[in-house]
Amino acid sequence: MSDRAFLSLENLTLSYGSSIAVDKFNLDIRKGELVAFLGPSGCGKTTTMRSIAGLLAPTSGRITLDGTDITRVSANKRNVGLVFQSYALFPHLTVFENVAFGLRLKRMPAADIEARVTAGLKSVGLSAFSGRKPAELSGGQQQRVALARSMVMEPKVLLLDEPLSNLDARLRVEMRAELQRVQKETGVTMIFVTHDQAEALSLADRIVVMREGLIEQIGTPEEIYNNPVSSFVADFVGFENVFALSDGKLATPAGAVALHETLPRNAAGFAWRPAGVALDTGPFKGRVKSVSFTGNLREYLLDTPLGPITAEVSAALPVHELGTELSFDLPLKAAAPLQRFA
Ligand SMILES: Nc1ncnc2c1ncn2[C@@H]1O[C@H](COP(=O)(O)OP(=O)(O)OP(=O)(O)O)[C@@H](O)[C@H]1O
Repeated sequence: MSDRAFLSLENLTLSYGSSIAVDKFNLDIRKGELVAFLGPSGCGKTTTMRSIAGLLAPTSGRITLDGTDITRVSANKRNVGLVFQSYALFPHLTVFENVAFGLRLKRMPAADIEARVTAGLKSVGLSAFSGRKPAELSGGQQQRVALARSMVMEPKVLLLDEPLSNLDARLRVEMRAELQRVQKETGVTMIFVTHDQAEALSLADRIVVMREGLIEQIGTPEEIYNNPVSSFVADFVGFENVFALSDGKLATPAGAVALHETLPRNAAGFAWRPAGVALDTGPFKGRVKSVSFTGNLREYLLDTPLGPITAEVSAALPVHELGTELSFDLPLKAAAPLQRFA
């Protein structure tokens, strides 16, 4: 465990029967950090969270929290909070009583409960709703009650499993900001699970990209967004044009293709975002297969000898009709070199 680690996962391996869901996971999290586990369905995000919460015993490895080995400590003694995507509020209790529930179980004096719950509801902006029942709240408000209910327990680590996935798009963006604000104000160490790259990029201090039970990359949102280590991460963070490199050339359905610029031979592949593809210029040709308007931008899917290419240009430019042949270029300066392909 490094000096700065508050929560440390060392060689954590988690299995269901004989099938390994998470394999030798190593991660150090600093106090007050907001970390996102990002990855496709089934990559082991929830399994890792469940083990940190104490709901699943590791096959091997160690979990240390605030200097204590908690690997074998039971869930209710870990001081780790867990917020699920289904908020699991008690429908018959008021907002206040939902938030007070855990504190009452701990037999905290009534005056202290009153003070904590009042502060908790204030921090999530729900002071005016304390007397309502969950059914009288919007999805976002219910989610905030669930957040307050965990926060009042003053956990050392708060785990959120897809906390925003049940909310509509607008609320999700609102709640992202809310979560970030609450986390920064309270300084609680938080891990949240998501398969939404935009959510991870906009919220997290650090992102752990997972794939089939392994860590694919750990980095800040900027690092993950700009310097994906592999084609898997590149794909996941919106590089739609991803090529393997062999002998300094792009591997394409039309065979090896050289760019007019010399490609570094030590890369395993190269990836371009749609915005990195230069349109109406360059040595390559493609036919417009589809066009989509996304507000400020227009996205073209081109059928090309290099395979499908997605390019994005300003929507202010004249639109190219379906079937039009366009030239394009893949400029090296807009490319992300990949250390691993696949
Ligand atoms: N109770 C279980 N019994 C057996 N296998 C399980 C169980 N729960 C999960 N798995 C398997 O473990 C692997 C990891 O699952 P996990 O739920 O951690 O993935 P995830 O990344 O959280 O996925 P999602 O985004 O769909 O929630 C998957 O292959 C899954 O099928």
